[in-house]
Amino acid sequence: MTKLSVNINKIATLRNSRGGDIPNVVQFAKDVQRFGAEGVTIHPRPDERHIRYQDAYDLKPVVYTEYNIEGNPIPKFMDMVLELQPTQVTLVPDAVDAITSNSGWDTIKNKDFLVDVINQFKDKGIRTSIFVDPDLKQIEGAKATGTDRIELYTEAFAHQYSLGNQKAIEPYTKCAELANSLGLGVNAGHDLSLDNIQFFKQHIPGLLEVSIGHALIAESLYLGIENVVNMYKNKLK
Ligand SMILES: CC(=O)[C@@H](O)[C@H](O)COP(=O)(O)O
Ligand SMILES: NCC(=O)COP(=O)(O)O
Repeated sequence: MTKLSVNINKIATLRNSRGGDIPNVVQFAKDVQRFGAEGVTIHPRPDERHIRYQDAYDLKPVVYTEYNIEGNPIPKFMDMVLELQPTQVTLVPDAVDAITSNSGWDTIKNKDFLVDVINQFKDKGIRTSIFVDPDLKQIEGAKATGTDRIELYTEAFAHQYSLGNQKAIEPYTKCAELANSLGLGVNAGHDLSLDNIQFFKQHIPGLLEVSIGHALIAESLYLGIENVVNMYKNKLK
């Protein structure tokens, strides 16, 4: 079975656009779990333009499913994760000014750094995952860091699939097969959506978890808008 972890960054982005506390990210996390999500993902960035470090603390007592915190392991991020001890930390090599995640780790070049960081998290009992491009050498490199899992960076697949190129799944399938054979757990994320998730799942052996935010929140707006417009119309009769 593949677990669905809902990334709630976009809820914080919407909240921050107005100040105040609407929508409330803690309530949203409670609700997605009540509706069946098997995890909650956040990805605090250094500028805290969406989810804030304080949100990570506020969410800790309410996330009773898997709590996954993603980010670049800069000292401030490491201190927070080591203190909060979520279920999983996903390491992502974000540039400070990146609009969103745009590459996986070079697990070979960064091996010593990753080994050190991963050991610190594992000492606290936190499961580790490394965000990687679908490249067999990077999967082997990930294995050498001691990480528990990898997260396949799915933007390229999602883009190509939307253009009708189903062959774009092939490197992902091969990487998942290699990861399985090496004893690495396989997660995936970035631009997964209602359009592509079933095809992706069917072609990825041993897919343990997907984290989905941007499309899931956009789809929730589209699928909810008719209902809400009619609720307003009823109140205006
Ligand atoms: C690692 C990954 O793909 C997601 O965490 C994604 O980057 C979400 O972050 P944003 O909400 O900042 O786009
Ligand atoms: N790890 C991927 C994630 O959390 C969500 O990415 P996206 O669905 O917002 O692209």
